[in-house]
Amino acid sequence: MGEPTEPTREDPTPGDALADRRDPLIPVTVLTGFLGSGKTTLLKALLARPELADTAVVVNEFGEVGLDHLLLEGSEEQIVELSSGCLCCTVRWDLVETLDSLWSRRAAGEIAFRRIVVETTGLADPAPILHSLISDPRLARRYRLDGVVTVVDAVAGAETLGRQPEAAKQAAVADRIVLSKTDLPEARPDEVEALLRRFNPSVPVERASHGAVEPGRILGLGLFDPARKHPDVAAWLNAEAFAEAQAHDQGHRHLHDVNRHDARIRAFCVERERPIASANFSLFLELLLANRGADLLRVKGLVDIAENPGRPAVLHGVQHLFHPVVFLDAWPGGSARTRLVFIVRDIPQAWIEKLLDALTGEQADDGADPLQEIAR
Ligand SMILES: Nc1nc2c(ncn2[C@@H]2O[C@H](COP(=O)(O)OP(=O)(O)OP(=O)(O)O)[C@@H](O)[C@H]2O)c(=O)[nH]1
Repeated sequence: MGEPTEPTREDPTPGDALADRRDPLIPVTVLTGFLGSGKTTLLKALLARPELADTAVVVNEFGEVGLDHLLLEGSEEQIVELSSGCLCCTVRWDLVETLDSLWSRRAAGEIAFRRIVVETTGLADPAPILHSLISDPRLARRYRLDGVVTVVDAVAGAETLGRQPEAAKQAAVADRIVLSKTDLPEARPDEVEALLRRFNPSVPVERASHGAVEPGRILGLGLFDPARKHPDVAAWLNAEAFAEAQAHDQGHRHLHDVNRHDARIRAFCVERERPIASANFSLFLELLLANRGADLLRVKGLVDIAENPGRPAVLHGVQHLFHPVVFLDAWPGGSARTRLVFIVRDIPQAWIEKLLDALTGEQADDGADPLQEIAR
């Protein structure tokens, strides 16, 4: 009897459609959204799809009874629950431990998964969770953040975004938004989507009822995967979407109640024609983070670094933390100029523009000394 032959590749599974076999890191999707927005409904619908057969789920419940766990059908093994507190604060360490232990069990052959979805509590601030995924050395070696999916309720969304800072922040940092409950007669999807566009203009929005969404539209985004050359770069830099959002915002400013949380969040695009010296750009980022790090909800874009002509640097940050910079081989669309998208809370665009000008030696139009003004 001959020796059994080693398979040269794993047998294909339905999940292959979303997986990248060259990718040694496990993608992690952070699923967030305000209380009752429909996260569990979406997750349940997703887990019923064959494409998600090889998904492990980490559910965080705030409160004593982990109800979501009971609602989610699926292999007990694949669903891990953290119920001792809110993921964004006390359980952050548990998240690191849980993901680490999932990895060990996978390496030991006890469980098999090729993707993780972390469902946060409705009150979670997703930024610290993203920080753990990006900066914890153990996690960074094994996992990569695939993207942030935020569920927004098409019925209550407009009010919630205005009243709840957590909800506005969850939507501001989203890479994909799922607008839930669009089947209900009270749903106002156009209104909620228009509101979302004001502070996250280029985010793709999927409308759903009872969690029915094509998994490929919200998972397998590869946003933070240097090997995949950031496929979403063109979408982030959709300058028209930003210009439209700003025009709309300026036109309606007088109507805004400054206490509304969604009105305090702004998105804008900063562009520069001339290459920027690496040291100057680093200093710009350092000053920005030191002064306004907490209000810098999301920064992403391409930078023309003088020392690397022809190779744009991809910049991607959430609050205080930036991903290691990756250089692309060429400028998408052939246009070599710095374009940075900012999603911020209460930071005027002019302040950021002046800071950048001051550090790159550009003159402000009004002849004022920008460093003096920033110091004021
Ligand atoms: N009609 C309708 N109801 C929905 C839809 N999505 C969610 N719901 C209902 O909304 C309620 C809240 O949904 P969940 O999925 O539990 O929301 P959640 O975001 O997980 O809630 P928390 O875990 O409490 O934050 C439930 O009663 C769902 O059945 C939808 O698309 N259409």
